[in-house]
Amino acid sequence: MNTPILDSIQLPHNLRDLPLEQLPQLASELRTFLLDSVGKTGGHFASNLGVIELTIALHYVYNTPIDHLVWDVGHQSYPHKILTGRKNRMSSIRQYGGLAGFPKRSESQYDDFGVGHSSTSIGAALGMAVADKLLGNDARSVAIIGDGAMTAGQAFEALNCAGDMDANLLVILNDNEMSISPNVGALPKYLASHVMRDMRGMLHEIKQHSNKVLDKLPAVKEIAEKAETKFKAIANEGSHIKQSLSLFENFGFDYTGAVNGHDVIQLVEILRELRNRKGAQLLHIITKKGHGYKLAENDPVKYHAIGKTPTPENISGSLKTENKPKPTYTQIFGQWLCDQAAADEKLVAITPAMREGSGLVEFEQQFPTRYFDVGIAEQHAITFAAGLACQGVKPVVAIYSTFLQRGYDQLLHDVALQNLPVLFAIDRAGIVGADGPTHAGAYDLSYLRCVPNMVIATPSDENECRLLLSTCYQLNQPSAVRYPRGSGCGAEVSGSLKTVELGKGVIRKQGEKIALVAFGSMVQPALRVAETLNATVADMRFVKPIDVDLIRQLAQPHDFIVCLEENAEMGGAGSAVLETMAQQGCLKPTLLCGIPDVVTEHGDSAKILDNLDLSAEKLLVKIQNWQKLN
Ligand SMILES: Cc1ncc(C[n+]2csc(CCOP(=O)(O)OP(=O)(O)O)c2C)c(N)n1
Ligand SMILES: CC(=O)[C@@H](O)[C@H](O)COP(=O)(O)O
Ligand SMILES: [Mg+2]
Repeated sequence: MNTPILDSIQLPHNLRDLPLEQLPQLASELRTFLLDSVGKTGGHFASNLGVIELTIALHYVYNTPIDHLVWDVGHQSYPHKILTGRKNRMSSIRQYGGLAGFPKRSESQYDDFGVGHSSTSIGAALGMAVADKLLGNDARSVAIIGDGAMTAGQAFEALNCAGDMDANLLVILNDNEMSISPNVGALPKYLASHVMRDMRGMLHEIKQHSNKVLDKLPAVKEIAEKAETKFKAIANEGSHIKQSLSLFENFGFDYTGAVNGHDVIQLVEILRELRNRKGAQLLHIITKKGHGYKLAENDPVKYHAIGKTPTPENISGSLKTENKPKPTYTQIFGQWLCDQAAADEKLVAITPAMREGSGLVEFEQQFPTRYFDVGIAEQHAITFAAGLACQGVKPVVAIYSTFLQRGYDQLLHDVALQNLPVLFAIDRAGIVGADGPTHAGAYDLSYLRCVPNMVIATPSDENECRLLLSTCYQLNQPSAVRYPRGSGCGAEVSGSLKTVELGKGVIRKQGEKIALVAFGSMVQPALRVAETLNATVADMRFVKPIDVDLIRQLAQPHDFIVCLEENAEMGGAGSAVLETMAQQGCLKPTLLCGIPDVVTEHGDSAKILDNLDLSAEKLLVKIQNWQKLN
């Protein structure tokens, strides 16, 4: 690959030594490198192509790592990683032991803030700006946030705070009109107003060209500023922006834009100016997701993230032999949702900006009026569901386990305390693989168990998933069905909407001495372990209400109890089993096998589970060693 300028950059100070006119060539080389590298490893793709010019301009103008760059979500941080000493390790990105897919403080001093969830950048950069001021540090703080991430309440909480504080902060709004799917809501419409874009762009250019002259002529400058105000008022006329040309100015920010985010030279000039300005600044740039790679430009949804290029080495055994891939839990859910919606016209589905990932594409096509993408707004998604449920509509909130953390108070205060029948379809529960700890669904059983009125179901295979979704949907109270990323054991799935008895588990294998009390994804490994140990295996189906009779029935004839779950051991399903045995007076020596109190790693899920002693092989050894001690 011919990338001589890129190859000359070890760290950002090398970049800052380049003449300005070489930056477009650098952008082109960086794009070539990125296409090749992510093409091989897989990973987040289109967003990275869209910020190449911006990343170069930022490191060119800002004195990184003294100055702070805070990337929102962080899925667009690959060009930043390449320019900050990690180019040679890009081949390891998102793999076990390799570079993380998101900025990570322990990975590099250039990664100012660990991230993965959206809409934290403005708050974090503001915190840094205020801290630097308190400590007397000469440093600048920049938050880089996408238009999708900007739809979240947390971003607005930070804007609200920053606009009324005397902090030097630059927020760069990277507007590509896309979240993972097309961005939704009133904000994108506002940002997309051509009147606003054109007028603001013109104003910026006029101001740029005349500022030096005007500074020397205060009276003329005053007239020019009055003209600008008038100009804004005219821009308002005929546009659907009735109150103000710039929302952000009303929040106390100086607004610059909208400018072309792919013109690296112009970006440098603007950033140089903004770096020296005091107070809260907002730069609105327009970019194209997937810029420079036609396939991604034309289908940014598909190219938001891409898989690894298959090679003989990385095609797993199962992939080689199987003709038809197993359906994922997401697909099982998506199919159930359509079937249940056909049977009940009161069903509506809500997603906080995860239509594709949560399996709602088909549902949106079949039931467009009953489909709600509320933007990256998990808190709102849940309160909105509560409101719908108050009126007798039956909401299903399709949400990743990790993102449900954002809506915890809403789940408790708005849904559970009022005992409203909202069904949470919790995807990506447990270890998620390449995205790593920020996206691990490791905590939902612990944080849901203590919520009153809540029913929690943990399907052990694809058919169970459908059965438990139907069961929970029929309830007149809040409920959650949590299932893992990817596919299960490939169980045959019935097309019916049959239900099972609430709060009752089933014995899958009868053995002796040891009872394996398994939840969800751990039932299959438990069955494998049980072959060698001649143990009993219970598929508990529900964490809440837990099957007290079954636990008593298991505890009495067995000498040892082993609880298995893909959730934090602390406060999780195993804790529920222990509590029940203690309360029922049938406590037996018990081993909890779940996710220990550590930050999990990124990489292949099977490898991570093995490291956590949750593979069948490691479980067997762990149980046998523990038995020897008891
Ligand atoms: C709290 C939270 N909810 C959902 C997501 C999933 N997610 C990751 S990127 C993304 C879209 C972000 O859009 P934008 O900020 O505009 O960046 P772009 O992808 O357009 O570059 C979403 C919804 C997340 N990371 N965090
Ligand atoms: C950055 C982000 O949060 C999403 O793009 C996430 O990586 C999607 O994860 P899945 O691949 O599990 O849908
Ligand atoms: Mg976007």
